[in-house]
Amino acid sequence: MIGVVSVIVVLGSFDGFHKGHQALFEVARDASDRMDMLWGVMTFVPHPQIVLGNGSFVPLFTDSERDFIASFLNIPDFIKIPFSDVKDLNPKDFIEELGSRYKARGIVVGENFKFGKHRSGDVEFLKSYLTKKGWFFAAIPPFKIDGSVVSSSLVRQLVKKGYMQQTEAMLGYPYFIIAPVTEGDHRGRILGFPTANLPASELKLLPPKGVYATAVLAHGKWWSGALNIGYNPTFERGDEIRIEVHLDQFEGDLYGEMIAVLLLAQIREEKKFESAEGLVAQMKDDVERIREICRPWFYRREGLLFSLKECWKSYEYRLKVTNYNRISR
Ligand SMILES: Cc1cc2nc3c(=O)[nH]c(=O)nc-3n(C[C@H](O)[C@H](O)[C@H](O)COP(=O)(O)O)c2cc1C
Ligand SMILES: Nc1ncnc2c1ncn2[C@@H]1O[C@H](COP(=O)(O)OP(=O)(O)OP(=O)(O)O)[C@@H](O)[C@H]1O
Repeated sequence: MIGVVSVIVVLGSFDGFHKGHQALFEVARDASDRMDMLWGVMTFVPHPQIVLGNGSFVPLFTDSERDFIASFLNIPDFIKIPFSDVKDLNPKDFIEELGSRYKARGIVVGENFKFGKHRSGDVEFLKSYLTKKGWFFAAIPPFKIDGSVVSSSLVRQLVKKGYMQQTEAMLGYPYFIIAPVTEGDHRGRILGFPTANLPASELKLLPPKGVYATAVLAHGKWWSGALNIGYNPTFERGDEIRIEVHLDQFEGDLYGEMIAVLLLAQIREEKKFESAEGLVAQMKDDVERIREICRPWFYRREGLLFSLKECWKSYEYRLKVTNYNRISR
């Protein structure tokens, strides 16, 4: 990062970037313009809860998905520091490290931010210590939607319940999966609904089993997509979770291609059908329903879709395929 120029740093764990985080970015962006400094987001890898938690933490976004949102949100510098380098530092040493190693001269956090050994550093400490040092400092009050404080934990709870519209409201964009298309059992084509299969990752939180209306970016275009997450009980395929999406009106080959799937709404649960014909009749209805959901959504969020597509084009995403499933440590 950043050479000799001073930087205003937005600090936190950042499992993805929700609207509360975006409020912090606005403050940092504005201050950096006024004070002729750079700004950037600084986070810890792996996510502190992976290190400190009880092993059950699954993040919303993979590393490369988070890089994509950082680029989409025009974050000029996204700095990832090994959590092990800083987790035992006391608050004062942590700040000194940011100053000497990263040229930080300003900090923006939320009012509830805690850091350093035993989480002993807080906003009170930052305010007095940074004022003495002459750094810029801002602590932002909790950003709320409908009375609830927006947080990554809350977004994780919403995703786990399959509440995709509420998730979109908190993030400012729909929850999404970016992954390379892999081979399925090639039965979809025979059923009349070919699907792009996506690998599951233990580093990616999935919503519950079921069928979802999605917007899919593939072959440089947006498509309405019918996504199924589940075990395909009709065909008794065992206990390996499957993630597969049928792109409405798409004809062609997607194997190996990286695609982005935005989850807009859950439309039903996955079911066991008595016959393949029963499933096919249901899938026809699913696709109709999904068209009805996608049409107005695409219209309403045309600007978002355009920006995401532009970002995708300029982003060297294909190069990141090898990083899929990996977390930086
Ligand atoms: C929109 C949609 C809905 C689906 N719903 C179910 C379902 O309710 N029950 C089920 O067993 N499989 C369901 N599936 C999964 C199909 O069984 C699966 O797509 C098919 O077996 C083809 O799999 P393949 O791509 O691995 O060949 C659904 C798939 C899609 C695209
Ligand atoms: N709703 C919010 N309003 C203002 N600041 C916030 C909000 N949520 C988080 N922040 C701030 O954004 C930075 C990064 O947040 P972080 O990802 O650590 O918290 P979080 O979203 O509350 O996540 P979690 O729920 O996993 O603790 C921190 O400085 C934090 O205080």
